[in-house]
Amino acid sequence: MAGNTYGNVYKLTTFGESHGEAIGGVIDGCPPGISIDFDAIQKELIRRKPGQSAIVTQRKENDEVQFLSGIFEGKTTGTPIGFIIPNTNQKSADYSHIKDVYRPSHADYVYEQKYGIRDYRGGGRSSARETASRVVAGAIAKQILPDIKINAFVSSVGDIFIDKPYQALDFSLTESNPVRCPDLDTAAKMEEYIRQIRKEGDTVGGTITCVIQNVPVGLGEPVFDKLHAELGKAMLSINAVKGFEYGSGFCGAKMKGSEHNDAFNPDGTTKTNLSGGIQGGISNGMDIYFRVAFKPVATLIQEYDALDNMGNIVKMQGKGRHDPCVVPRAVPIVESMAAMVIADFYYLNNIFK
Ligand SMILES: Cc1cc2nc3c(=O)[nH]c(=O)nc-3n(C[C@H](O)[C@H](O)[C@H](O)COP(=O)(O)O)c2cc1C
Ligand SMILES: C=C(O[C@@H]1CC(C(=O)O)=C[C@@H](OP(=O)(O)O)[C@H]1O)C(=O)O
Repeated sequence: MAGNTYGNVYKLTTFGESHGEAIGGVIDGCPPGISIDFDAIQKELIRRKPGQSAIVTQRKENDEVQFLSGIFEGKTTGTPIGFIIPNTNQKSADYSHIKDVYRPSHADYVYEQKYGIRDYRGGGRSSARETASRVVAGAIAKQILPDIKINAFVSSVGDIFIDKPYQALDFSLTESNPVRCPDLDTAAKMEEYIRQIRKEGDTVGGTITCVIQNVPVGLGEPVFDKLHAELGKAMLSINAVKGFEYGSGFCGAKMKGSEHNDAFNPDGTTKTNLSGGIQGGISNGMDIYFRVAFKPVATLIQEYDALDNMGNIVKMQGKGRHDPCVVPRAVPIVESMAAMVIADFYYLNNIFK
């Protein structure tokens, strides 16, 4: 199985399955001499961990990261940073009914077809549990780029959405509610809706908006490694992501150039920012903002039709501990992937400028 490493200079390799001993990773390319704030890393893991509120999966994991290498007396040494996060609360019996059956829209069928073998417990390697390792690497990337501000938040759940530009929001409110929506009236509606959906044994999708501020002009390597192309790849590598748009996104396709162009100020900043902070694949110094669309979780706590390994369509009763909506827990994952992309380009820029 290839494809377990992300990045060019600041690189993360992850390993592990949801119901194995542990998940973890190796970060290569982290510069030496960075003082590591371990509490800040743990805080990010707590934002992502399962069991954190009534509107997420009830699997209870502490997600305490153990560093094995690459950090000495609190500082990075420039050598690979190895870490593990033990799995402690697996309930593999919840998955025995899908040993020979594939859930629709999860990864069971394609893993079995591609590899001819699959750790079906908890979805194995396809589980979003893997994203905890990304959060460790993202939290360290945030620490090596202290001036760059990355704020993600839940912007919609089902049909409920924030009807305000991000500039009108107070990001300090994102963590004040279990949905991670900084618009508090909308957050309350979203939370109520997720609770209702969960009671029905159903699931719902949503979007996350991310804003990256204080990015210098010049990050991005045209033509194939444009900044927005790499952000898109990073976001689309997150479980359950179905869409990515930055700046004006799909709305821009409905506009005229006279409406869409970002007029310059004499200092090179722009009066509007429909470009989303990137032009020609290179950051232009304005805010970078993008939206990520997450599908509704595949595993329903209802009866559903599934496919067995003999080619029969069979009735299954969904069970176990699942997220009714992934976006509240995906906020730190989006921020982490954004931080890794920016850190990677930051170092590439120093090499190739
Ligand atoms: C934070 C997060 C939590 C998730 N929780 C669940 C879950 O509890 N149950 C589930 O079936 N899928 C869950 N997913 C989605 C699956 O991991 C994903 O649908 C699966 O790997 C198949 O990949 P795909 O949807 O990208 O095609 C979650 C995704 C994220 C980002
Ligand atoms: C364990 C996590 O989330 C899991 C993601 C997930 C999936 O199919 O992606 C399915 C569930 O796994 P389990 O049945 O083992 O509880 C979630 O709880 C985590 O994010 O740490």
